[in-house]
Amino acid sequence: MTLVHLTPATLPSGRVASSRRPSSRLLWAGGFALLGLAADIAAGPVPLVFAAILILGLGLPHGASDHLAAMAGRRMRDDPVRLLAFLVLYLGAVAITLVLWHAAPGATLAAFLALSAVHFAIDDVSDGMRWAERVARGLMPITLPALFHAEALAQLFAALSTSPGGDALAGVASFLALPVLALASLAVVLRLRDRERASALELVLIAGALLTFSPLVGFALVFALVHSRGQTHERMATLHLPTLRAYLLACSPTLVGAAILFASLAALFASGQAPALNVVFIGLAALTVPHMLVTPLFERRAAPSER
Ligand SMILES: CC1=C(/C=C/C(C)=C/C=C/C(C)=C/C=O)C(C)(C)CCC1
Repeated sequence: MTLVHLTPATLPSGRVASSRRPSSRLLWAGGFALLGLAADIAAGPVPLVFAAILILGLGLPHGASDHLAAMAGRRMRDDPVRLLAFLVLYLGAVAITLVLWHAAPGATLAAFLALSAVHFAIDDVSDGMRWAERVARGLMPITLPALFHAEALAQLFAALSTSPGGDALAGVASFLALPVLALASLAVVLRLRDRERASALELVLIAGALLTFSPLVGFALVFALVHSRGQTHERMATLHLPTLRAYLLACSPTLVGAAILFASLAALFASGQAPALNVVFIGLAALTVPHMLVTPLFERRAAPSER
Protein backbone atom coordinates (compact mmCIF):
# COMPACT_ATOMS: atom_id res chain seq x y z
CA MET A 1 0.00 0.00 0.00
CA THR A 2 2.90 2.31 -0.35
CA LEU A 3 1.94 4.61 -3.11
CA VAL A 4 -0.53 5.52 -0.38
CA HIS A 5 2.00 6.76 2.19
CA LEU A 6 4.57 9.49 1.98
CA THR A 7 4.81 12.11 4.68
CA PRO A 8 3.89 10.30 7.85
CA ALA A 9 2.38 11.49 11.07
CA THR A 10 1.79 9.33 14.10
CA LEU A 11 -1.84 8.66 14.88
CA PRO A 12 -3.03 8.30 18.49
CA SER A 13 -2.83 4.51 18.00
CA GLY A 14 0.88 4.84 17.25
CA ARG A 15 0.39 3.96 13.58
CA VAL A 16 1.82 6.17 10.87
CA ALA A 17 -0.49 7.99 8.51
CA SER A 18 0.19 9.88 5.35
CA SER A 19 -0.47 13.55 4.77
CA ARG A 20 0.20 13.21 1.02
CA ARG A 21 -2.76 13.27 -1.33
CA PRO A 22 -3.16 10.32 -3.71
CA SER A 23 -2.75 12.64 -6.70
CA SER A 24 0.65 13.79 -5.46
CA ARG A 25 1.71 10.19 -4.84
CA LEU A 26 0.67 9.28 -8.36
CA LEU A 27 2.69 12.20 -9.71
CA TRP A 28 5.79 10.90 -7.93
CA ALA A 29 5.20 7.40 -9.27
CA GLY A 30 4.61 8.81 -12.76
CA GLY A 31 7.86 10.79 -12.56
CA PHE A 32 9.84 7.69 -11.61
CA ALA A 33 8.09 5.69 -14.33
CA LEU A 34 9.13 8.29 -16.92
CA LEU A 35 12.72 8.08 -15.71
CA GLY A 36 12.49 4.28 -15.96
CA LEU A 37 11.21 4.58 -19.52
CA ALA A 38 14.07 6.93 -20.40
CA ALA A 39 16.53 4.46 -18.84
CA ASP A 40 15.11 1.58 -20.90
CA ILE A 41 15.22 3.66 -24.10
CA ALA A 42 18.82 4.74 -23.41
CA ALA A 43 19.70 1.02 -22.97
CA GLY A 44 23.37 -0.02 -22.44
CA PRO A 45 24.32 0.29 -18.77
CA VAL A 46 21.64 2.95 -18.04
CA PRO A 47 18.82 0.59 -16.92
CA LEU A 48 21.23 -1.13 -14.55
CA VAL A 49 22.43 2.19 -13.09
CA PHE A 50 18.81 3.40 -12.74
CA ALA A 51 17.80 0.17 -10.99
CA ALA A 52 20.86 0.29 -8.70
CA ILE A 53 20.15 3.89 -7.64
CA LEU A 54 16.49 3.12 -6.97
CA ILE A 55 17.13 -0.14 -5.12
CA LEU A 56 19.98 1.21 -3.00
CA GLY A 57 18.66 4.75 -2.52
CA LEU A 58 14.99 4.04 -1.86
CA GLY A 59 15.04 0.30 -1.21
CA LEU A 60 17.78 -0.03 1.37
CA PRO A 61 16.31 2.17 4.14
CA HIS A 62 13.54 -0.29 4.99
CA GLY A 63 16.07 -2.99 5.85
CA ALA A 64 18.43 -0.62 7.63
CA SER A 65 16.34 -0.88 10.80
CA ASP A 66 16.52 -4.69 11.08
CA HIS A 67 18.72 -4.45 14.18
CA LEU A 68 16.27 -2.04 15.81
CA ALA A 69 13.39 -4.43 15.13
CA ALA A 70 15.43 -7.24 16.66
CA MET A 71 16.21 -5.19 19.77
CA ALA A 72 12.43 -5.07 20.36
CA GLY A 73 12.41 -1.64 21.95
CA ARG A 74 15.55 -2.11 24.08
CA ARG A 75 18.40 0.40 23.73
CA MET A 76 21.55 -1.07 22.23
CA ARG A 77 23.74 -0.17 25.19
CA ASP A 78 21.26 -1.83 27.56
CA ASP A 79 21.54 -5.20 25.85
CA PRO A 80 24.79 -5.40 23.87
CA VAL A 81 24.76 -9.21 24.03
CA ARG A 82 21.43 -9.35 22.20
CA LEU A 83 22.77 -6.94 19.58
CA LEU A 84 25.95 -8.97 19.13
CA ALA A 85 24.00 -12.24 18.88
CA PHE A 86 21.74 -10.63 16.30
CA LEU A 87 24.69 -9.41 14.21
CA VAL A 88 26.40 -12.82 14.35
CA LEU A 89 23.19 -14.61 13.28
CA TYR A 90 22.49 -12.01 10.59
CA LEU A 91 25.96 -12.22 9.04
CA GLY A 92 25.92 -16.01 9.54
CA ALA A 93 22.77 -16.23 7.41
CA VAL A 94 24.48 -14.13 4.72
CA ALA A 95 27.54 -16.40 4.81
CA ILE A 96 25.45 -19.61 4.62
CA THR A 97 23.54 -18.18 1.65
CA LEU A 98 26.78 -17.37 -0.15
CA VAL A 99 28.15 -20.88 0.47
CA LEU A 100 24.90 -22.46 -0.80
CA TRP A 101 24.88 -20.17 -3.83
CA HIS A 102 28.42 -21.27 -4.65
CA ALA A 103 27.64 -24.96 -4.15
CA ALA A 104 24.24 -25.10 -5.91
CA PRO A 105 23.54 -21.84 -7.77
CA GLY A 106 20.36 -22.95 -9.56
CA ALA A 107 18.65 -24.43 -6.51
CA THR A 108 19.72 -21.52 -4.29
CA LEU A 109 18.44 -18.91 -6.77
CA ALA A 110 15.15 -20.84 -6.95
CA ALA A 111 14.92 -20.91 -3.14
CA PHE A 112 15.80 -17.20 -2.98
CA LEU A 113 13.05 -16.31 -5.46
CA ALA A 114 10.53 -18.44 -3.55
CA LEU A 115 11.53 -16.86 -0.22
CA SER A 116 11.26 -13.39 -1.78
CA ALA A 117 7.74 -14.18 -3.02
CA VAL A 118 6.72 -15.23 0.50
CA HIS A 119 8.35 -12.08 1.91
CA PHE A 120 6.45 -9.77 -0.46
CA ALA A 121 3.21 -11.71 0.14
CA ILE A 122 3.55 -11.34 3.93
CA ASP A 123 4.69 -7.72 3.99
CA ASP A 124 2.83 -6.02 1.18
CA VAL A 125 -0.73 -6.66 2.35
CA SER A 126 -1.47 -5.18 5.75
CA ASP A 127 -5.23 -5.56 5.97
CA GLY A 128 -6.67 -9.00 6.38
CA MET A 129 -5.91 -12.34 4.78
CA ARG A 130 -6.62 -11.44 1.12
CA TRP A 131 -5.10 -14.67 -0.22
CA ALA A 132 -5.46 -13.84 -3.93
CA GLU A 133 -3.76 -10.48 -3.45
CA ARG A 134 -0.98 -11.93 -1.28
CA VAL A 135 -0.13 -14.62 -3.83
CA ALA A 136 -0.32 -12.06 -6.65
CA ARG A 137 1.85 -9.49 -4.86
CA GLY A 138 4.36 -12.20 -3.95
CA LEU A 139 4.66 -13.71 -7.41
CA MET A 140 4.10 -10.74 -9.73
CA PRO A 141 7.66 -9.30 -9.50
CA ILE A 142 9.18 -12.68 -10.36
CA THR A 143 6.77 -13.99 -12.98
CA LEU A 144 5.19 -11.09 -14.91
CA PRO A 145 8.46 -9.94 -16.60
CA ALA A 146 8.49 -13.38 -18.27
CA LEU A 147 5.42 -12.54 -20.39
CA PHE A 148 7.09 -9.94 -22.64
CA HIS A 149 10.76 -10.07 -21.60
CA ALA A 150 11.35 -13.81 -21.30
CA GLU A 151 14.79 -13.75 -22.85
CA ALA A 152 16.09 -10.86 -20.74
CA LEU A 153 14.75 -12.57 -17.61
CA ALA A 154 16.37 -15.87 -18.55
CA GLN A 155 19.68 -14.05 -19.09
CA LEU A 156 19.48 -12.38 -15.69
CA PHE A 157 18.60 -15.64 -13.94
CA ALA A 158 21.38 -17.40 -15.87
CA ALA A 159 23.90 -14.75 -14.76
CA LEU A 160 22.92 -15.47 -11.16
CA SER A 161 23.06 -19.24 -11.57
CA THR A 162 23.87 -21.32 -14.64
CA SER A 163 22.61 -21.16 -18.19
CA PRO A 164 20.31 -24.23 -17.87
CA GLY A 165 19.26 -23.04 -14.39
CA GLY A 166 18.36 -19.59 -15.75
CA ASP A 167 16.35 -21.11 -18.62
CA ALA A 168 14.51 -23.47 -16.28
CA LEU A 169 13.60 -20.68 -13.83
CA ALA A 170 12.48 -18.34 -16.61
CA GLY A 171 10.40 -21.26 -17.96
CA VAL A 172 8.68 -21.65 -14.58
CA ALA A 173 8.10 -17.88 -14.48
CA SER A 174 6.53 -17.96 -17.98
CA PHE A 175 4.30 -20.87 -16.97
CA LEU A 176 3.07 -19.02 -13.87
CA ALA A 177 2.75 -15.53 -15.40
CA LEU A 178 -0.80 -15.80 -16.78
CA PRO A 179 -2.30 -17.50 -13.69
CA VAL A 180 -0.62 -14.83 -11.55
CA LEU A 181 -2.06 -12.11 -13.79
CA ALA A 182 -5.50 -13.72 -13.38
CA LEU A 183 -5.07 -13.70 -9.57
CA ALA A 184 -3.97 -10.06 -9.67
CA SER A 185 -7.11 -9.21 -11.69
CA LEU A 186 -9.25 -11.01 -9.10
CA ALA A 187 -7.48 -9.02 -6.36
CA VAL A 188 -8.27 -5.78 -8.23
CA VAL A 189 -11.94 -6.76 -8.50
CA LEU A 190 -12.07 -7.59 -4.76
CA ARG A 191 -10.50 -4.23 -3.86
CA LEU A 192 -12.99 -2.41 -6.09
CA ARG A 193 -15.82 -4.37 -4.46
CA ASP A 194 -14.55 -3.10 -1.09
CA ARG A 195 -14.39 0.44 -2.51
CA GLU A 196 -10.60 0.57 -2.07
CA ARG A 197 -9.76 2.24 -5.32
CA ALA A 198 -6.21 3.29 -4.29
CA SER A 199 -5.22 -0.33 -3.59
CA ALA A 200 -6.87 -1.52 -6.81
CA LEU A 201 -5.00 1.14 -8.78
CA GLU A 202 -1.73 0.24 -7.08
CA LEU A 203 -2.16 -3.41 -8.15
CA VAL A 204 -2.87 -2.33 -11.74
CA LEU A 205 0.20 -0.06 -11.76
CA ILE A 206 2.44 -2.80 -10.34
CA ALA A 207 1.32 -5.27 -13.02
CA GLY A 208 1.62 -2.60 -15.72
CA ALA A 209 5.17 -1.69 -14.69
CA LEU A 210 6.31 -5.31 -14.51
CA LEU A 211 4.85 -6.06 -17.94
CA THR A 212 6.14 -2.90 -19.61
CA PHE A 213 9.64 -2.16 -18.36
CA SER A 214 12.72 -4.33 -18.75
CA PRO A 215 12.90 -6.85 -15.86
CA LEU A 216 15.47 -4.94 -13.79
CA VAL A 217 13.82 -1.53 -14.20
CA GLY A 218 10.31 -2.90 -13.54
CA PHE A 219 11.49 -4.78 -10.45
CA ALA A 220 13.39 -1.73 -9.13
CA LEU A 221 10.33 0.53 -9.53
CA VAL A 222 8.00 -1.88 -7.73
CA PHE A 223 10.54 -2.79 -5.05
CA ALA A 224 11.45 0.81 -4.22
CA LEU A 225 8.09 2.56 -4.63
CA VAL A 226 5.80 -0.13 -3.27
CA HIS A 227 7.57 -2.67 -1.08
CA SER A 228 10.33 -0.59 0.43
CA ARG A 229 8.26 2.53 0.91
CA GLY A 230 5.46 0.61 2.59
CA GLN A 231 7.84 -1.28 4.81
CA THR A 232 9.71 1.89 5.79
CA HIS A 233 6.42 3.33 7.03
CA GLU A 234 5.53 0.09 8.81
CA ARG A 235 8.89 0.15 10.58
CA MET A 236 8.44 3.81 11.51
CA ALA A 237 5.15 2.90 13.16
CA THR A 238 6.48 -0.24 14.86
CA LEU A 239 9.53 1.56 16.22
CA HIS A 240 7.53 4.66 17.17
CA LEU A 241 9.65 6.92 14.96
CA PRO A 242 7.07 9.38 13.65
CA THR A 243 9.10 11.21 11.00
CA LEU A 244 11.30 9.98 8.18
CA ARG A 245 14.11 12.10 9.58
CA ALA A 246 13.87 10.39 13.00
CA TYR A 247 13.79 6.99 11.29
CA LEU A 248 16.84 7.68 9.10
CA LEU A 249 18.72 9.07 12.10
CA ALA A 250 17.95 5.93 14.10
CA CYS A 251 19.22 3.80 11.19
CA SER A 252 22.23 6.00 10.50
CA PRO A 253 24.92 3.48 11.59
CA THR A 254 23.65 0.94 9.03
CA LEU A 255 23.11 3.59 6.38
CA VAL A 256 26.61 5.03 6.82
CA GLY A 257 28.09 1.50 6.69
CA ALA A 258 26.13 0.75 3.50
CA ALA A 259 27.17 4.08 1.96
CA ILE A 260 30.86 3.28 2.64
CA LEU A 261 30.43 -0.21 1.14
CA PHE A 262 28.71 1.05 -2.01
CA ALA A 263 31.09 4.00 -2.43
CA SER A 264 34.01 1.53 -2.29
CA LEU A 265 32.29 -0.66 -4.88
CA ALA A 266 31.67 2.37 -7.10
CA ALA A 267 35.36 3.34 -6.78
CA LEU A 268 36.37 -0.21 -7.74
CA PHE A 269 34.08 -0.05 -10.79
CA ALA A 270 35.52 3.33 -11.77
CA SER A 271 39.07 1.95 -11.59
CA GLY A 272 38.11 -1.17 -13.57
CA GLN A 273 38.89 -3.52 -10.68
CA ALA A 274 35.35 -4.32 -9.70
CA PRO A 275 34.17 -7.86 -9.10
CA ALA A 276 31.88 -9.29 -11.78
CA LEU A 277 28.37 -7.81 -11.66
CA ASN A 278 26.75 -11.15 -10.92
CA VAL A 279 28.96 -11.50 -7.84
CA VAL A 280 27.76 -8.08 -6.62
CA PHE A 281 24.14 -9.14 -7.28
CA ILE A 282 24.54 -12.41 -5.44
CA GLY A 283 26.13 -10.55 -2.51
CA LEU A 284 23.18 -8.14 -2.39
CA ALA A 285 20.70 -11.00 -2.64
CA ALA A 286 22.44 -12.83 0.21
CA LEU A 287 22.15 -9.68 2.35
CA THR A 288 18.38 -9.74 1.94
CA VAL A 289 18.02 -13.32 3.26
CA PRO A 290 18.38 -12.49 6.98
CA HIS A 291 16.26 -9.38 6.38
CA MET A 292 13.45 -11.62 5.10
CA LEU A 293 13.68 -13.66 8.31
CA VAL A 294 13.66 -10.61 10.60
CA THR A 295 10.09 -9.48 9.89
CA PRO A 296 8.31 -12.69 10.88
CA LEU A 297 10.73 -13.44 13.73
CA PHE A 298 11.01 -10.09 15.47
CA GLU A 299 8.82 -7.38 14.07
CA ARG A 300 5.52 -8.32 15.66
CA ARG A 301 7.27 -8.31 19.06
CA ALA A 302 8.86 -4.88 18.63
CA ALA A 303 5.73 -2.95 19.48
CA PRO A 304 3.75 -4.76 22.14
CA SER A 305 1.55 -1.71 22.57
CA GLU A 306 0.17 -2.23 19.07
CA ARG A 307 -1.03 -5.78 19.46
C1 LIG B 1 12.53 -10.69 -10.59
C2 LIG B 1 13.91 -10.22 -10.89
C3 LIG B 1 14.90 -10.29 -9.98
C4 LIG B 1 14.58 -10.72 -8.61
C5 LIG B 1 14.87 -10.06 -7.50
C6 LIG B 1 14.41 -10.42 -6.19
C7 LIG B 1 13.47 -11.53 -6.03
C8 LIG B 1 14.80 -9.64 -5.15
C9 LIG B 1 14.35 -9.76 -3.82
C10 LIG B 1 14.64 -8.80 -2.91
C11 LIG B 1 14.16 -8.78 -1.58
C12 LIG B 1 13.33 -9.86 -1.06
C13 LIG B 1 14.47 -7.72 -0.80
C14 LIG B 1 14.00 -7.54 0.51
O1 LIG B 1 13.85 -6.51 1.04
C15 LIG B 1 16.29 -9.88 -10.34
C16 LIG B 1 17.27 -10.90 -9.85
C17 LIG B 1 16.61 -8.51 -9.78
C18 LIG B 1 16.45 -9.82 -11.86
C19 LIG B 1 15.37 -9.09 -12.50
C20 LIG B 1 14.08 -9.71 -12.27
